Amino acid sequence: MSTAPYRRVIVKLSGEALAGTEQHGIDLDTVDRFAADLIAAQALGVTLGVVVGGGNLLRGATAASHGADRTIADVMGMLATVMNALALESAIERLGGRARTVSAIAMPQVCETYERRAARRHLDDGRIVLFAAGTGNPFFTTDTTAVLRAAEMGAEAVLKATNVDGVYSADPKRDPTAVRYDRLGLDEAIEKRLGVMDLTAFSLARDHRIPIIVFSIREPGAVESVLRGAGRATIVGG
Ligand SMILES: Nc1ncnc2c1ncn2[C@@H]1O[C@H](COP(=O)(O)OP(=O)(O)OP(=O)(O)O)[C@@H](O)[C@H]1O
Ligand SMILES: O=c1ccn([C@@H]2O[C@H](COP(=O)(O)O)[C@@H](O)[C@H]2O)c(=O)[nH]1
Repeated sequence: MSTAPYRRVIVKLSGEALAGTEQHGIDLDTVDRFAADLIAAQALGVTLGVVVGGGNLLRGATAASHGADRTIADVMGMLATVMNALALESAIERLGGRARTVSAIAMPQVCETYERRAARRHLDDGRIVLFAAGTGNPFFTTDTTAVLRAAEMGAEAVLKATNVDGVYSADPKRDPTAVRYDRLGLDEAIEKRLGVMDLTAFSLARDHRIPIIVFSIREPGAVESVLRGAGRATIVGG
């Protein structure tokens, strides 16, 4: 039985946060901390899928702005998310949890290929499913992937675990006067073009009535706290 308000959620875990105190790369101590947080969250009785971003390694749009072909750059970005997912899978299993990486780009020597029914079975069997390689298509983001997988897996919410403690009236890293919301509607987030997530992700969430909960992953135990309704977060929709 779940002691949290949700039975099944998709966590969108910031790739950028996996770098820890560094600007780039994978900080393995940080990966361990996130793995422990996910295991503790699952212990509340919640079924967890995780979509890992790739911002710590490569973003397609950034590489394209340096002259790379956008499609190839996006494939590189998706491959970056596979490395992050595998690091997390390995840490979860080492800490005693059960996890399975499924990739939207087939690489059978590395991990399972994403297939909706098989992924749902892994969730039903109590594994933390790590959805890697985004949607498998260029020009999308892992935020959109998180909402897409939430709809496919029958999840009740997307938990965006990122490096800001909620949604603001403007990007708080650029505008010190930005005001933080506790709650807002998906329509409002779309109309105001709040940049914490891309419009495709917000629109898909609105179409499928999936709330998005935005919070900072920097504090240990953040995912568990938010699931218990105790953490500082912005609820978008729902
Ligand atoms: N209105 C806003 N409210 C909150 N954050 C915003 C807003 N507009 C822009 N942002 C920015 O959105 C960022 C978080 O989203 P983003 O998807 O870029 O990062 P991430 O979760 O680390 O992703 P990745 O997995 O790609 O590394 C924050 O760093 C913040 O600066
Ligand atoms: O469906 C998708 C998801 C992601 N990408 C590419 O991967 C990088 C990393 O993802 P973030 O969401 O930025 O963390 C992204 O910048 C894209 O280049 C993709 O092509 N398709």
